[in-house]
Amino acid sequence: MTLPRKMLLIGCGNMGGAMLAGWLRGGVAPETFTVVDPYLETVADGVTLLREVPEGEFDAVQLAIKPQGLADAVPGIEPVMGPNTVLLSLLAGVEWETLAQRFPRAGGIVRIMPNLSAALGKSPIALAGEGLSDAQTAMVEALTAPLGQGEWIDEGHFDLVTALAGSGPAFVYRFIDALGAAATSLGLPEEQAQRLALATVEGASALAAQSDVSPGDLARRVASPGGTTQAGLDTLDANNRLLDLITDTLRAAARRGAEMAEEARRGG
Ligand SMILES: NC(=O)C1=CN([C@@H]2O[C@H](COP(=O)(O)OP(=O)(O)OC[C@H]3O[C@@H](n4cnc5c(N)ncnc54)[C@H](O)[C@@H]3O)[C@@H](O)[C@H]2O)C=CC1
Ligand SMILES: O=C(O)[C@@H]1CCC=N1
Repeated sequence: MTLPRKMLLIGCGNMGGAMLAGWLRGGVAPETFTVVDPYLETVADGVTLLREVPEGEFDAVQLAIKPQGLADAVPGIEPVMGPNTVLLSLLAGVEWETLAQRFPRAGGIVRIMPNLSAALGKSPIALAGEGLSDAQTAMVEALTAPLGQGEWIDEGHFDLVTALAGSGPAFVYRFIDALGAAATSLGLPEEQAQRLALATVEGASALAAQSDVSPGDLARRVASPGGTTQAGLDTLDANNRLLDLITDTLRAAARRGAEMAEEARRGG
């Protein structure tokens, strides 16, 4: 698989920055990257930082600005597109068709949905695109490899996958906070409760990732019959409380993605 020789990163904030960190950590040459970001103060040695889109040819151009900024940004970015340029878009909710209308000269267009764990090479990465050549597909897959686990999905699932895998870390961080705050409210010193909550989630997810049994089976291994864990699980599971809450959470996030798609279709 072949990495791009030259890649333009439009926007390098939280998510774009995490991806750049992941690529550099994974050994991609910093000279590959030209970053365009009006506010970013510094970049790693070897990476070029510009305030405006330069002239020139790029094998790949990645959009990592806020979806609401797309309409204003298009005129500055469109001139750099050409038949040999693949556009990668991180923009939640902005559909492939909307991108194709905005960037008709792009040689290929791929929606990409990672999360912040890309900085550590541990992100799930959803990909959706059409009409890519084999070489372009190979380039996109080579780009995702240092960031985590790439997976091509049906674009019809993109909002839901965005909720699960893109927004998902925020929901997990809320859970860690809730674990700590609950223990604090029940009497543990705050700092200690937060430390233990974080260590518990870190260890549990690392074990689940390595284990050959499902998270459900692992939960059963923790729970001794009639013991402390079962008493807690019974509370989480009563009337499907946790499952209903998480279902509502993903539904709300995915619905917002669909609204953002509509806003982008209308040119917002
Ligand atoms: N934050 C996250 O965990 C994830 C974000 N995304 C997507 O990534 C995109 C970026 O989100 P964040 O990184 O969170 O936002 P952010 O606000 O942290 O970063 C956006 C960056 O774009 C820059 N920028 C704004 N207008 C620009 C322009 N015209 N040209 C070049 N740069 C410009 C800003 O200075 C900023 O550094 C969004 O479309 C979002 O849907 C996708 C997955 C996860
Ligand atoms: O909150 C958002 O809209 C973006 C997409 C996934 C994570 N952050």
